[in-house]
Amino acid sequence: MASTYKPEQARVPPAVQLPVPPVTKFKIALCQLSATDDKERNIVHARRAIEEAAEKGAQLVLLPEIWNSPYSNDCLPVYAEDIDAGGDASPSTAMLSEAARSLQITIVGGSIPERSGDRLYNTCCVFGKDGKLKAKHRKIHLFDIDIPGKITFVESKTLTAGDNHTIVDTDVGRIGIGICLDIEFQELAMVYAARGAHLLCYPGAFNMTTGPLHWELLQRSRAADNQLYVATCSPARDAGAGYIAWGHSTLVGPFGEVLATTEHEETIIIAEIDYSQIELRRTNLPLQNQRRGDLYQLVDLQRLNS
Ligand SMILES: NC(=O)CCC(=O)C(=O)O
Repeated sequence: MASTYKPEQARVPPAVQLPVPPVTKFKIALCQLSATDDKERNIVHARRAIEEAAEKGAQLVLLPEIWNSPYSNDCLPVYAEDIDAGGDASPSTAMLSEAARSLQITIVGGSIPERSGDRLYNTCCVFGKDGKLKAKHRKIHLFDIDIPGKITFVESKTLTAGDNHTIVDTDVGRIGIGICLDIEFQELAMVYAARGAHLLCYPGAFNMTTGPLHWELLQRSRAADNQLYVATCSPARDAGAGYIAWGHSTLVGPFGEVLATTEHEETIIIAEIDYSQIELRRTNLPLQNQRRGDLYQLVDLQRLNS
């Protein structure tokens, strides 16, 4: 016998109705950039890549996790910037703001180490085409891993975890933000989907151990589970670095299909997003209506407590 449960009985009802995005089709750029120990060079380099992406028609540009610094516990405090103070205190975000305004694009600015008081965060800033900071996401799940003989990294040695999830309305739709390890937690992606996200953006530097196994799998899972777009952007691989990034920045569509990807070298991926595909897939396979909230429930505590 069919269940008598109705989706509207869910404690946090899913956003069955997607918000109408300002654009249906547009180009996204994933700038898979190298990060050196020269911060000034990294900023100039990222600025050039953003400009090239805009010249190729991208309306949304995504940068990698920790693009202005090497990804190491020694470097994070040295390269950290006071984003809230802005101006000279944060040359990396000043560049992103200027680039977004002058090129008239939306930028999901990867992440940089942020200093706030005596704390450090791994932080992603989103700029609108007016150059204004629209959202700031501090990585919620810090990357602590110990696989003997393979990889040991303890991000929590230097960084503090953020306490908020971040969803932002932009000129290119509603975007949920996560940083790298945040992609491992399906609840976060589900909360974003329930809040009507069209696209999830994850700047992320996976590694040579988990990268081959998990990177694409997680992106496709988050996209297929939630029937929305997922975009990731990694730093390019530097085989001589202390932390070797997997690369393979990727765009996945709402049916879990890889729409564009790359290997590990520096590159700019330009790909088209078509939000009408979300409605199509949700009509083809109406998971939203098939959920069994009488058996399990998603609780968005941030929304409940706000
Ligand atoms: N920078 C990160 O959070 C890396 C996460 C990662 O590699 C993973 O396996 O998860």
